[in-house]
Amino acid sequence: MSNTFQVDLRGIVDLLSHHLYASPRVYARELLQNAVDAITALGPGHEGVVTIVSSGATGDGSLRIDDNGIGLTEAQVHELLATIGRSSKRDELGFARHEFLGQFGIGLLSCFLVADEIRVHTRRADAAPVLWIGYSDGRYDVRPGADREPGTTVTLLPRRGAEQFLTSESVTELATDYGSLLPVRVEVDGRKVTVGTLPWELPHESRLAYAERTLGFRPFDVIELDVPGAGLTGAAFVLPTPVNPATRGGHRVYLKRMLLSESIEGLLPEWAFFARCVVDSTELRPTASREALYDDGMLAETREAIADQLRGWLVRLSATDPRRLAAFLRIHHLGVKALALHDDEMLRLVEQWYPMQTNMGEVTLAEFRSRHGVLRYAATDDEFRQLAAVAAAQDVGLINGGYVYDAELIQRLAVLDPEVRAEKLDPTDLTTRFTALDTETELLLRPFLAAAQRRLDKLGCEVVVRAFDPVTLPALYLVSREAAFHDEFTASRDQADDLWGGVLDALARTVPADRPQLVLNHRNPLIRRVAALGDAELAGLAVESLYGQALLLGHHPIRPADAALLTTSFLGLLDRAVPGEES
Ligand SMILES: Nc1ncnc2c1ncn2[C@@H]1O[C@H](COP(=O)(O)OP(=O)(O)OP(=O)(O)O)[C@@H](O)[C@H]1O
Repeated sequence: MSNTFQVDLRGIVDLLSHHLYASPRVYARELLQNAVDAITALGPGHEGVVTIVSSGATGDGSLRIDDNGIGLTEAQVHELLATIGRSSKRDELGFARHEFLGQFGIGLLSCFLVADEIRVHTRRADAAPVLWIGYSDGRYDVRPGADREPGTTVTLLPRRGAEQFLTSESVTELATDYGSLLPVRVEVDGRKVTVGTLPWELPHESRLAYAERTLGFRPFDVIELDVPGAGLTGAAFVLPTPVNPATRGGHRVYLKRMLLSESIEGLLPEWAFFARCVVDSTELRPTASREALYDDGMLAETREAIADQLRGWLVRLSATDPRRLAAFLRIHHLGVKALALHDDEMLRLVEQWYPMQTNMGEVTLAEFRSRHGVLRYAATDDEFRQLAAVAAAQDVGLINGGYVYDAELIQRLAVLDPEVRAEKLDPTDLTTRFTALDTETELLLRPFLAAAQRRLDKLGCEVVVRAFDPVTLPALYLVSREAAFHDEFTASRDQADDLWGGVLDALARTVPADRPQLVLNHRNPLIRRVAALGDAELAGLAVESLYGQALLLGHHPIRPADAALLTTSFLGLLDRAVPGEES
C-alpha cells in the first residue's frame, strides 16, 4: 500500500519562520527580494520602484511594502502564497530561474518572525485585485481586493514584542543594509536607500572611506576582484593591522546585489586572513536560510580564483613597490609565511622580501645567501642567542630560525632549489671552531682546570679551556642536544620520589654522558689572569661566577642549584674585594 506523508502545518510554519533564520531581521530581506523579483518579471523596459512605509509612518503599527511588479492573479495567489515550498521562480523542471533572487518558496514565512498576520493585496494587469490574509497558525483567507494599480502591497501586522523591527529607524537600517546596492529604486518613508554605484567601482579615496564606514578599518590597500565564472566582482580590503590567523573574518557577500550576509565564511582560503572582501555574485548559491553560501564546486573554484588574484597582487607589489610590500610583510608576515610553507611563489616572496633576524642584523634570505652562501640557521631562539655573538666573531652568518615557520621555510627553500644550501648549526658544531691550546699551555693549566672542575662537578658541567673569538667573551656555556636532554632528565630525577627515582636511574645509564661544557676563552685576558691566580679559593669563586654569567648570557634556565651558586660566588667575590674592618 502506498501512502503520502502527512504534514503538521503548524510545525512546518513554526520551523520555517522561527528556526530556519538566525534573526528576525531577515524578514526585510525576504520582502525586498519578492518585490524586486516581481519587478524583474516584467522585463528590462519596466521602471520599477519599491516603497516601504514603516510603522511610524503608517500610524497603526503596521508595515507596508509596495511594488509595481507583475502582481498575482487569484489562481496564483492560491497556488503560490498558500502552498509552502511553491515558487514561481523555478522553471518547469523545478530549477531556480537565473534572473530571480528567490527560489525556495518559503521566504514569505519569515515575516511571521515579526508579524502575526500578513496581508498581500495584489493585482496583475488585466486581472481582478485580490486580498490574501495569512495567519501564523497556518490559516489563510482570500477575498476580492479593493481596486488598485498592477503590483503588490504586503502589509505586516506586528507580533507582540517585535514592534521594534518595524520602526522607521530599524526599517531604514535593514533596507539600507540588505538593499542599498539593488538595481531597483527602494524608498523607506519617502527617502531613497539605494545607491547607484557598487562600492568597488568608486574612486580610490571613496573606496577607502566606504571600508572605514562599513568594515570599520581604513584598508592598507584595495584589491579588485573579478571571477567571471561566478559572475563575481568586488574588492578585497587589506587589513592595516595584524590579526590572529585563527580568528575567522567574515566577508560581505551580495547575491544579485542583495546582501546575503556580512559574515560569510569560506570565500577565501585560510591563509588569506589579511583581507576582508565585499563581493557581488550572480552565480553563487545561497543556503535556504540565506545566511551562508552553498558549499559546492562553484564556491571552491571561486575561492581558488580569488586566491590567485590576492597572490597576484603580492607578486605585483614586489615588482612595482617593494617598500610597500615590506610594509605589508611587517604587518602580516605570519599569514604570508604560513602560505609560503606550501606555495612556491610565496616562498620566493618571503626569500626576497621578508627580513629575518640574523647575527648580522635583519636580512632577507636572498641577501644572506649572497653574502654567506649557506643558509646557516639555529633551530631555536635559545640556540640562536647562545651562538649569535660567537658565530659573528668568527664571521659565521647565522639566522635565527626560532621564529614561527622560519626554520621550516629555510629547509623548504633548500628542497625546492638545488642552488640553495641550508645548514642547521648545533651548539656543539661551533666547538670545532674553537682552537685547542698547545701542549705546553695545556700542561701548565692542568692544576687550575682540575680545581675548576671540582667546583662545577656538582652542577654536571665540564670545564674546558680553548681559544676562540671574540676575545672579549670570557666564557661560553654550550649545551649540545644530548646534554640538554640530560639536563631535563636530571631535573626530573631530582624531583622524583624513590620508586620513580629508581626507574630514572636505570634509564640514566642508557643516556649518553654528553655533559654541557663551560668553555673558558684563553684569548681573554681575564681568563689568563684567573688561571694564573695563586689563590685557589679566589680562582674557584671566579670560575663559579663565570659559569653563572655564561648561563645568563646564553639565556639558559637557572636551576635552584645554579641560583645558589650565583649568590655565593658573587658574595664571596664581594667579600674578597671589599677591605676588612681591621684594615
Ligand atoms: N511582491 C510580490 N509580487 C508578486 N509575487 C509575489 C510577491 N511576493 C511573493 N510572491 C509570490 O509568492 C511566491 C512565494 O514567495 P516566497 O517569498 O515564499 O518564496 P520565493 O520568493 O519564491 O522563494 P524564497 O523562499 O527563496 O524567497 C513567490 O514565488 C511569488 O510568486
